[in-house]
Amino acid sequence: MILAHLDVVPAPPEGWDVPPFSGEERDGYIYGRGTLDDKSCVIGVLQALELMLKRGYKPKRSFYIGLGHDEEVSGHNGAMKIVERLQSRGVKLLFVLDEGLAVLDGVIQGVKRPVALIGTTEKGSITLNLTVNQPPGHSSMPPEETSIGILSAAVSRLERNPLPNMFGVGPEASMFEQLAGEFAFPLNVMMANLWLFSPIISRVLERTPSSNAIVRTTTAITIFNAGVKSNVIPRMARATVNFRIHPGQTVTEVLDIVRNTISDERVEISVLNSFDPLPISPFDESNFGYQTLQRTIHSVFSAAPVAPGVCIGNTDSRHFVNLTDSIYRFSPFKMKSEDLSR
Ligand SMILES: CCCCCCCC/C=C\CCCCCCCC(=O)N[C@@H](Cc1c[nH]c2ccccc12)C(=O)O
Repeated sequence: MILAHLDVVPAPPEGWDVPPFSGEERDGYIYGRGTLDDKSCVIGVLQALELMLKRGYKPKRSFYIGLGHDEEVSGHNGAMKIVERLQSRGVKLLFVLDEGLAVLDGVIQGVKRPVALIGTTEKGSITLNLTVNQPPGHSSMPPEETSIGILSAAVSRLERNPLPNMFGVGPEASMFEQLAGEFAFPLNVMMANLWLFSPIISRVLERTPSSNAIVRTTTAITIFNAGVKSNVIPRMARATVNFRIHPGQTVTEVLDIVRNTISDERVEISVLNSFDPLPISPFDESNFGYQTLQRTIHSVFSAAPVAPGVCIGNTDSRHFVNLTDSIYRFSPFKMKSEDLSR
């Protein structure tokens, strides 16, 4: 089964070089909200179907195409309904392919050639609301601590105390081992001997946001709200924090660490949504889905080396775990490091 999604995240008008829904082509790039995430996959799938129909191609086995319409808000009415329908028909899937990692060109430090990473797992996620309620007052006679001050201190503790570096505990180590030959000396020797060098490599990886994201559960403060008037001390301050959970940890473990780090009973912690990291899909030589994908990538991207990786974002495919044990996350395009912020 091949998945993609039609919806995009909002496109507020400010900050765009071209109108966000123009699809304007400039300097070899198509500009617009959702071009990478996930219109490129939708168009890729539909164009491939058209071509196959034109050529009178007869597939050896049946396959499904699933185009969700609410992936960016967790896929409850799109992907989940597709899963329900397939389950009610007793369908089992050989493998699922969804958006995810890509052909990375110059993104992994030390690797010169473009390499294709197939996401064989996906990080978990937990989103928390942190709320502080304190007596309100007038700014002319402030108390020693306010709701805003207490919440700011808690949020700052979370930022200053990241969750532990888990490199070597999770599947990201397999990625470096498989790509060892792509690094120049001495990195090739180090990657091939992670049992010895993982403490050094893990420190290097955590220095850059994109590789830090694969070695630990990340902490992102995404919403902060308090106060309405410059001379009123507000009763309530609230922050939203999103953690992306490393495959070596669980929701429960992360929650325990967060409680200990905040360590302030005045900060009320409530869970908005959470799920554990996804199971690791097989990527051995006998796995039909992984091998088919690897062969296809080799034929399209000039034999780029292929390795399994951890998808740091979440996808609709996570809803398909009861239909197959083989879920792969790969978007068929090249990404350079400057593209990561696009
Ligand atoms: C050694 C260096 C390795 C560096 C690897 C970095 C490569 C980055 C390449 C690609 C990025 C991966 C993006 C994957 C697709 C993500 C799709 C997406 O944006 N999802 C959203 C929305 C979302 C969907 N389900 C949930 C559930 C809970 C929260 C959010 C979402 C997202 O993940 O935020």
